Amino acid sequence: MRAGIIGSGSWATALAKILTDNGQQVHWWIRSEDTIRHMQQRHHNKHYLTSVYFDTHQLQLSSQLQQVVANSDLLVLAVPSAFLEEVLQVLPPDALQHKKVISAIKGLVPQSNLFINEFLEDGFGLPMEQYFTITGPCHAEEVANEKLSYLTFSGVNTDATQKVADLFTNSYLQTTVNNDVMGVQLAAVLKNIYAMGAGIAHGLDYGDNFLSVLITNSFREMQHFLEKYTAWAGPAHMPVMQHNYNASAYLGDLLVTCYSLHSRNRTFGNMIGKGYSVKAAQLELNMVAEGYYASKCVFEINHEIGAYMPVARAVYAILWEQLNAEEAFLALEKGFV
Ligand SMILES: NC(=O)C1=CN([C@@H]2O[C@H](COP(=O)(O)OP(=O)(O)OC[C@H]3O[C@@H](n4cnc5c(N)ncnc54)[C@H](O)[C@@H]3O)[C@@H](O)[C@H]2O)C=CC1
Ligand SMILES: O=C(CO)COP(=O)(O)O
Repeated sequence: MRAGIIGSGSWATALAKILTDNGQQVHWWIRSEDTIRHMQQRHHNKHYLTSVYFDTHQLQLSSQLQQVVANSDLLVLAVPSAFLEEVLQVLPPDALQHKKVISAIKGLVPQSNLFINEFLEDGFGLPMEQYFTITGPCHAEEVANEKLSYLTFSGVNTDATQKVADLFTNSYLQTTVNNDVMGVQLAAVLKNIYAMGAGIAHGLDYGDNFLSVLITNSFREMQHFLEKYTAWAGPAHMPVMQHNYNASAYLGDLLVTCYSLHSRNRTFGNMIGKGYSVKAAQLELNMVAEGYYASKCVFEINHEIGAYMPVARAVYAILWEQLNAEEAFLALEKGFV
């Protein structure tokens, strides 16, 4: 199986480490020629996870996306959702024919609010049988340090999904598989919004006691949205209608993103809570916090769904409507149980 990775941020670099540690050759699309040159000469990504060194004999690096796609049977998408459309637009509509595509993206396509699989189906005719997701509580920084981590692979066919998961399994990476492709994607989108909220709370100087209540309420809200969304979408769109909320792709990822100091979303939220503008927080972070885009996508989708989502609504209003964070959280406090 010829593997390809699209993206060169932290997560793409961590996934390249896992695959190369497992003996795979990796075709790797990296946007910047300068980053490629650095990787070839110094054997590491100069911007992300700089402590991870690669045997460059295992890497075929290219800034030509068509070449990387043509040379891969299995493609891992690891660019932030906001750039996916722009990155893939150079590909012809048949580029993904017979390819397996694994989305490691925790976001919806912000321009259209589409799930990644819907976007790939619309643009490239990718059938669900060729689509897989990687979710679960796993920060790239801990993969870099080979700290034991757990990933969930989802796909409509269990055997095919297991084969994909096996490529990533090793001594520091345990994998589980399920068929809940749509549910885990939505959970990953939502947890980024709630982690943003956790960061805002921290920035506003709330303590650990409040944070645990905020996360508990966020978890309840996540389940409520998923239940409503699943009923609204129906079995054609959500073939798995029972979601295992206590699994690590749901609760685990919510917890790690809300609590971990590695989290981009929590860090971004913390800056907002401390009074940074969105623009200033984006510049300071220099990485992508998916929850910013996710809060808008979910707000818009929820016009149809009508779920009661005070936390997600508050995060949206703080980020997109310039609502004062302190006031928004004062209002939230009263409704928490
Ligand atoms: N970092 C992590 O630990 C994890 C991240 N993810 C997901 O992986 C996806 C990628 O996130 P990260 O690797 O964290 O991002 P990152 O913030 O580390 O890297 C940003 C990436 O965006 C690229 N980029 C910046 N401007 C661009 C443009 N105009 N066009 C195309 N690409 C551009 C950069 O080159 C870089 O590859 C996200 O959906 C994230 O939620 C999922 C699990 C863990
Ligand atoms: O999804 C992640 C951990 O599982 C990464 O979250 P952040 O993007 O907030 O760092």
